[in-house]
Amino acid sequence: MLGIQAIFIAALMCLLILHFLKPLWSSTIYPPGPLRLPFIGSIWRLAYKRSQDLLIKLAEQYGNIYIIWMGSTPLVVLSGYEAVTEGLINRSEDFAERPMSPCLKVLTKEKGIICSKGNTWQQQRKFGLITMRKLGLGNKVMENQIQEEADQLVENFAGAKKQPFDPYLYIRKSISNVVCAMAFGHRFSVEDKEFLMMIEVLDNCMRFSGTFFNFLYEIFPKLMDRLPGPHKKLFAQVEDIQLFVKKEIEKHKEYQAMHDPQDFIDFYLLRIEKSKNDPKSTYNEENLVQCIFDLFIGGSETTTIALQWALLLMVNHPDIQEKVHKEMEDVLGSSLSFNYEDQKRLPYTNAVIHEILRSHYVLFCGVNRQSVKDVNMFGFLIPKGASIIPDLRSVLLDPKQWEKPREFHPNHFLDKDGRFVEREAFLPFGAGARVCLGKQLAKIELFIFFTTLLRAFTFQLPEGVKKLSEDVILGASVHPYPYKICAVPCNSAS
Ligand code: HEM
Repeated sequence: MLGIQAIFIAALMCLLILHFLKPLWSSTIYPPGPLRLPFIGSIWRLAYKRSQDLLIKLAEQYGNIYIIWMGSTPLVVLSGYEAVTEGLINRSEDFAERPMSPCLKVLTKEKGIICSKGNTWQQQRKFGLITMRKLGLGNKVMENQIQEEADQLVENFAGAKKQPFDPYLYIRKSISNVVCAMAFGHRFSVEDKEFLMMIEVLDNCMRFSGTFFNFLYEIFPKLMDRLPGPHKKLFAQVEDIQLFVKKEIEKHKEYQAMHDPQDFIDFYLLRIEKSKNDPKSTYNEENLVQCIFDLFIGGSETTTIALQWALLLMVNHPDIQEKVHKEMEDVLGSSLSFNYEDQKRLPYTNAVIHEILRSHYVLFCGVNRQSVKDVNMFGFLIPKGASIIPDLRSVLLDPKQWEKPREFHPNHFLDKDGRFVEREAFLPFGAGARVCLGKQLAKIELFIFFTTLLRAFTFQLPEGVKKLSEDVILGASVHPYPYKICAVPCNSAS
């Protein structure tokens, strides 16, 4: 009897050992990565010692392409300039999709631009690009709208009367209003309740990503659908934003016949009308609502955080701020009017803006892609359906590409004669088929806001403060901790 029991236990042990070893054997064809355990895979490694440098540290251990198993789902990380450009540019089509998690499915229903795929993505993206151009991107129309918001921001900062204040919310509202003008054709009062609700919900969306409840939802979506919690609150809030956008669409429908298309909604409604007999058309109101949501989620927090870092860095590096002031004084003189073209005449200022985006990247790593087929890369198999993380931050800090990767060093973008130089490894907006749709808009916004603010003020530390902390709050986006600065009007602009 004892013999049968012993054989049974031994067989069970063998099965368990085999189950444990199987992933290790099959791992040899895949890129290397942290130890893959039964059931949970190697996801434990992402929870352990989480820091902004986590992905870069893992690359130091496993190489520029490594794999993390979320249970049985592979997550392939591309690290550094070489691997990221190989993935995003040379294999642009192979990694052109986005992975769809249960949470994203609820939030986006695979509509719009950021999370859609196939024909829907192609049509919505193409429409988005063309419409942004029609709305004046790259000419004075949109620049004037941005300038209006930047001037409003100067007024708000001046209201602090040189006393310490936190610039975050002012910047957030101004940048959101740029997107409102593009999407709805009008800006909102900064006190408008629905406008403030929209900003709060967008912030919550970014903060929810990577939280414990987000993690639980991705693993047990059906169970979590039955339980209360922050996920339920977020889903309800996102529906409120959708209702808010739908209300704007209804208003546009009422007035559409009375004027030429003036904003994103007008152009989209016309597109729906024109393609109503096309069976392949994906132009409909559901996609319109999600496209607008995507413009806000993609274009408001990112640019806001970049400007938040910009002011913090100017205060922490007064010598660099002084050089920016001097260049503006020399080139623009006392004239208050300038435009995006003037960046060519302001190489130092332009280099500083680029260096802000490089050294203090606004995202944790970038936006995930998905492999559309089995791909062999650097001798490893990346299976169809694998999530791909192109770690853009690792490119922006790649020691093979940048002389002083961990320092704030505007000379990265200047040649020895002080002329501005483009750098191939400057990829904060991604690359390839799904490169950021708002790249050009973001560049114009950053230049006009930064130049307008620095024409108007010298930014200083509050009395008694020696330096602002450059520690970060980690999420899908990477904020500095809230801080206060003083905005002292410059003589030339006051
Ligand atoms: C500093 C500002 C910004 C940064 C750093 C940034 C960064 C990015 C990145 C890394 C991606 C993913 C690209 C890829 O997969 O290769 C992306 C996608 C996207 N961004 Fe931006 N972005 C910024 C501003 C904007 C603005 C102003 C808008 C529009 C108002 C915008 C709209 C989008 C959209 C719609 C996508 C999805 C594109 C697609 O999937 O086809 N972004 N952005």
